[in-house]
Amino acid sequence: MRQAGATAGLTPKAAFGHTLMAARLTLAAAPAALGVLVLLSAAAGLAPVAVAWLTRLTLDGLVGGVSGTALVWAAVALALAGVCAVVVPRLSQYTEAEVGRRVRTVAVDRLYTAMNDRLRGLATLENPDFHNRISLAQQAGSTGPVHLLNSATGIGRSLLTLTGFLVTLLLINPWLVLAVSVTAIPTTRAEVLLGRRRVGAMWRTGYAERRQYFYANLLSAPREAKEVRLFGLGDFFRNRMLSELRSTNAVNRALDRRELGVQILLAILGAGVAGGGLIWAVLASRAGRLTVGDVTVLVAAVAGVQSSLSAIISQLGASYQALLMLDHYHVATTVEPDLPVPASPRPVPALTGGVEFRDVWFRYGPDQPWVLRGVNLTIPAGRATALVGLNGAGKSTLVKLLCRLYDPTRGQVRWDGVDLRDTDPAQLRERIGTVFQDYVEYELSAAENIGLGDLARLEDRDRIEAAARRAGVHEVLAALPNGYDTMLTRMFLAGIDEEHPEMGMLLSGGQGQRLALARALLRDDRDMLVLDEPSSGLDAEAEAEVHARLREHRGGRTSLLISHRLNTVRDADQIAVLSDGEIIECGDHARLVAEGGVYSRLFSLQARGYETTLT
Ligand SMILES: Nc1ncnc2c1ncn2[C@@H]1O[C@H](COP(=O)(O)OP(=O)(O)OP(=O)(O)O)[C@@H](O)[C@H]1O
Repeated sequence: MRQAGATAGLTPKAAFGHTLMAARLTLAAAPAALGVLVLLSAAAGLAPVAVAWLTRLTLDGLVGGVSGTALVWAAVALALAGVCAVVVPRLSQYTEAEVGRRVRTVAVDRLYTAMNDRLRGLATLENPDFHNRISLAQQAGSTGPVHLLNSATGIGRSLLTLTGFLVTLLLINPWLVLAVSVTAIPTTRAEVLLGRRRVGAMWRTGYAERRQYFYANLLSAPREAKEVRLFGLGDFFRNRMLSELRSTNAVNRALDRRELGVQILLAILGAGVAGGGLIWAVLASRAGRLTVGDVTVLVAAVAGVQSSLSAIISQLGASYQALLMLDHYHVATTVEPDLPVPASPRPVPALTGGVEFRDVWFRYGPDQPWVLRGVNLTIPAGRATALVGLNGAGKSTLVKLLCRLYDPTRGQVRWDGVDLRDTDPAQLRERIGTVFQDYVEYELSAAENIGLGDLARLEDRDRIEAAARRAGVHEVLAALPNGYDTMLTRMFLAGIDEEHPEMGMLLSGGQGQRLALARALLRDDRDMLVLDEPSSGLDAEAEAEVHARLREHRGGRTSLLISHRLNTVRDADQIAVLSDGEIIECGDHARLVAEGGVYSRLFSLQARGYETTLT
């Protein structure tokens, strides 16, 4: 993935590409509102010039004795231009906000669609740079096109004002045009540099901000609250949070100070030019070379040229900054797919032979240790395979490779002879039902928590209940205040729900685990069931019951069960022992016990534990 580089600036080609991307986004999201905005900007840009000229006309008319009717018309026109100058910016503001809302929706949708479509595995999501990128991309997608649009309309508006006043100044004193224009050069350069620094600072502070939110979350999240309170971690995490906040503040403060210094210098330069122009106008008026109206329009013109120039420059700076931010959006939406899928993937057939790990080596990154070191294992179709081993042996990693959440670093995982690298992971996962050790408890209703296992059955209450029964959690769910429709969270209750606190309930750890098991069992018609520690949190009775049901269910199906409780795997057709990333033993219970190896030792250790307890 492309690294930081946010402070390095943009090539003209990239800047053009990002502008085009933002324009396409905006056009797709709000074409009509965009048209209205352009018209309003034109009106807003011309209004100040019209006001200045009409003021001159009125003042010179008053002094020069023009007819009453002409004066009244000039005054009426002046009043109308004044109304326009006040109303149009409000209308523009509303239209800009509306365009912003629409663009934001489309941009966020595209960002997450790209993530869903391109990131089918886990590797990129585990990359900290990517998370920094995503948080900037979210900001950029939500605000970048709108900032660019605002800048573009602002620049258009200011250009109209500028042209009008420049022509006015040219007519009165061309030297003033030159003086004002020269001050624009350092201002433009300063804005570009500041824009680059601002985005660079956002990248640098991104890590600290994410850590700050992490600590803040530890201090307020109910799940973590137990440990935080019992271990007295509140002050510790608060201090860490503040330290991250202070480091972000320090970066932003340094930036603000630099910005302040530059802006003060530039403001003094501008004020000097405006002051010089005013002195010249007063002297010229006294010498009879300028009328009162001329002086008024000149003062307005100098101020107008300066303010529109500075608006254009700061809008250019803002556009540059928005383009730098959009670079993050661009990188995130075009992120390299983490799992290459061939243009025409091989179909994943119904499993008839088995899944074979052929000399599989795997590590989580080139700088990480090997987790699997030449695993050779066949999970035969229609049989129950169990995988056992000590903590950290690589069991869950092996399951992740089986589900193609990563590709092996070396070797192959073959599904009925088809290398998983040649398949579409979505198709493969359609054939598998899995429950992971670190399952998710969704803050949704109980029925949805199970139904998510197979979206096509989200509304199929009979199937959902059947899965819950098999996982031994039906009675618990049926007895909830609102049955299967009870929300398994109290976090998102609002309004009417708050008056019915029983609407949101929390399950116990073991009940939650059975719920996750039910989610996997909803896919019971799949070719393979993979259960990674499905019963670690269950009480002994529940565990025995769940395993009895699973055995019944597994009969004749392909399954892979990981468990540390060896009594739950002893009846598997095949038990594989993983140690230090290698399969060191494989066979059924009787054979492994007879061999007297690692399995046999672990099994007797556990069995002895039970015997001692009983005696
Ligand atoms: N996402 C990851 N990134 C880097 N290393 C990882 C990641 N997941 C696991 N590991 C490392 O891989 C090794 C194997 O972990 P794995 O979870 O596969 O073991 P396990 O046999 O399932 O262990 P347990 O019995 O404790 O569940 C461990 O050393 C772990 O630190």
